[in-house]
Amino acid sequence: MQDILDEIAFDISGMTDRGQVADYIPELAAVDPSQFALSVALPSGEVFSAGCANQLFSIQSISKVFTLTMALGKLGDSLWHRVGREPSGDPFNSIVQLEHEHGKPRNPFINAGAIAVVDAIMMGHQPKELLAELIQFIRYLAHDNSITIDEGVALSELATGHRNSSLAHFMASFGQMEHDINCVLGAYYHQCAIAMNSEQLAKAGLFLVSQGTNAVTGKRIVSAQRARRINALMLMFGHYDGSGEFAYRVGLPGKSGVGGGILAIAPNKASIAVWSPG
Ligand SMILES: NC(=O)CC[C@H](N)C(=O)O
Repeated sequence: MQDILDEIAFDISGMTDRGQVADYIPELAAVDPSQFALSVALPSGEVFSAGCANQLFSIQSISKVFTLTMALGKLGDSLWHRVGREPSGDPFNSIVQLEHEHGKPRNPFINAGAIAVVDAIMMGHQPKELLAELIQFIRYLAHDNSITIDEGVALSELATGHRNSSLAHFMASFGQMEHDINCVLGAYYHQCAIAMNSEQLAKAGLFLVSQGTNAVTGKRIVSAQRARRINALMLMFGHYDGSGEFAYRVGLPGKSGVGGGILAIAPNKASIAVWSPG
């Protein structure tokens, strides 16, 4: 395994086109695109890594897997009154379908859907309380108490998040928002600004590898059926309008983030986290 990962890291190091960093969030625009990290966590507890696997990065939309898991735990199937579970085929921050679909987002991974999920799990609490619960949950999943939020990234997005504000206000115009919009958006930006390294992220995904149980800690996180369903959603729309292409080329449930990370699950085999900012 280590040889394979080293070979991949070597191949990547020779590539000249490293893509482009997300430039609409100023803090992310400043990240060096030449960095690369890859970690593979196995149910046996072994973790193999290559590249800068200790470097923290902004997990951004990968966090939506964790909030979705929390939301299903709190609300069960009634979550689906708030968001759909169909691919959107549109970019992550698109607003167009909302108009025709009465302010109900297609799925929990597009921005509108993720904002609706935050609104649904806030349940009258303060953003801080919700975020504390989310961080605790992710620390529990990754078995690592050092995971925190990068406040600078959250504030950077808060200052420039006109598109997400539009999505939230548009949903509110259909009566689809229960809480104060600024509170929901504040929580959403902080959720996206969670900083993790590839090793922590790969470990946090382990519960989706072994039928809902983290095989390393022995803790059941969700039922086998729910783990299978979360994987199904990741496969169908974890990469928004690029989901078909990702499924075709990679063939694994995955969730991307504009920080350049991807979490991919090989059921019964491994949880894989990769980071390449561009
Ligand atoms: N795809 C993403 O990672 C988008 C998340 C980002 N925080 C946004 O709301 O625009």
